[in-house]
Amino acid sequence: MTTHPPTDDRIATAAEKAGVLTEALPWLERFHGATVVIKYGGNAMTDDTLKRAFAEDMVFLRLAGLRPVVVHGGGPQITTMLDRLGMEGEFRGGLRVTSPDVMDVVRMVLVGQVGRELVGLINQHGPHAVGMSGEDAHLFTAARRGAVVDGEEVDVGLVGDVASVNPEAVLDLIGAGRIPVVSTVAPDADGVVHNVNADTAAGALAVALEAEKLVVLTDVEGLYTDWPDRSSLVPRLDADRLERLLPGLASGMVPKMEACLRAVRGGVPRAHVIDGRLAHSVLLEVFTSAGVGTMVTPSGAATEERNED
Ligand SMILES: Nc1ncnc2c1ncn2[C@@H]1O[C@H](COP(=O)(O)OP(=O)(O)O)[C@@H](O)[C@H]1O
Ligand SMILES: CC(=O)N[C@@H](CCC(=O)OP(=O)(O)O)C(=O)O
Repeated sequence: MTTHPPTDDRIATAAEKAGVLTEALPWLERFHGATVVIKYGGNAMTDDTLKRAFAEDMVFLRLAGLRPVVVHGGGPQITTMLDRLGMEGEFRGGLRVTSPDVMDVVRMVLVGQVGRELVGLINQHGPHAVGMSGEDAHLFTAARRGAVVDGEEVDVGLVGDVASVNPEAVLDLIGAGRIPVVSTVAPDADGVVHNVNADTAAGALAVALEAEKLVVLTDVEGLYTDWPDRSSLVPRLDADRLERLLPGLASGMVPKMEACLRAVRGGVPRAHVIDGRLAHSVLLEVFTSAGVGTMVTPSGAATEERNED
């Protein structure tokens, strides 16, 4: 015989569920039609359950009326492949030293492996995702850059910053209701393909698309002012404060926080660094009033509520 929980419990459970759904309503209204650039990386990219949850979140955003654009990383996957091939992998100032041979592996892994897998996971829910790289339709033009080590600029080979973005192909895809999944290799002005840090590319793309939000997933809760002191997590800071903190940050956080700064300085109203270890952290960020992680706002942005104007 089936037993039902006492009526009071059922009412309480139903009220809780309804509360979660109605809490999302103002954010559904506010972000309807908004472009959101999500940098996918960290643990969310290596754990199978988290990978599936991320793909679900992208489909959820799309079906809720937003326009998600995914920019993915893949540093650990590149390192694994270099090891398998018996090749040296070295980072200087947070950037991979990229010889022409390493560049071949970077391109093969980002475009051919990581990008493909993510497109496949999203497309288990329908024909949503289309993969592309900075090489497609002039999406990114790279400009060779060095890394800064102990205050000195050093050469790291075929590593690029994003010199310009031509967002037309991405706009075509989102206009057609697709979810672009972008791998961050890009030609320079002479057509030589460069390795671009994925955080950097996501920040530049968010500006070019005039996105409503940039969301960067990582493997910590957010930005700590005094890393690794867990009590120094910052829920919210403005661009001026971030600019002052940047020189003191350790290498992993630097490209992420630079990307957030570039985004809000370039007109994106909100940039977030969130914990990719938490399943569905993107949905929590977009659709709850509390949000998660660290939110960067333009300088002088006012109120204290986490997800509010
Ligand atoms: N101030 C800081 N706040 C948060 N994390 C920091 C900070 N400084 C350094 N880190 C490190 O940066 C790492 C995130 O960078 P990275 O490993 O490159 O991330 P991902 O793989 O997500 O791209 C964190 O796991 C943490 O170890
Ligand atoms: C120049 C440079 O360092 N490029 C990165 C590109 C991938 C990336 O950014 O991946 P994550 O976001 O997972 O770190 C690399 O070769 O690892």
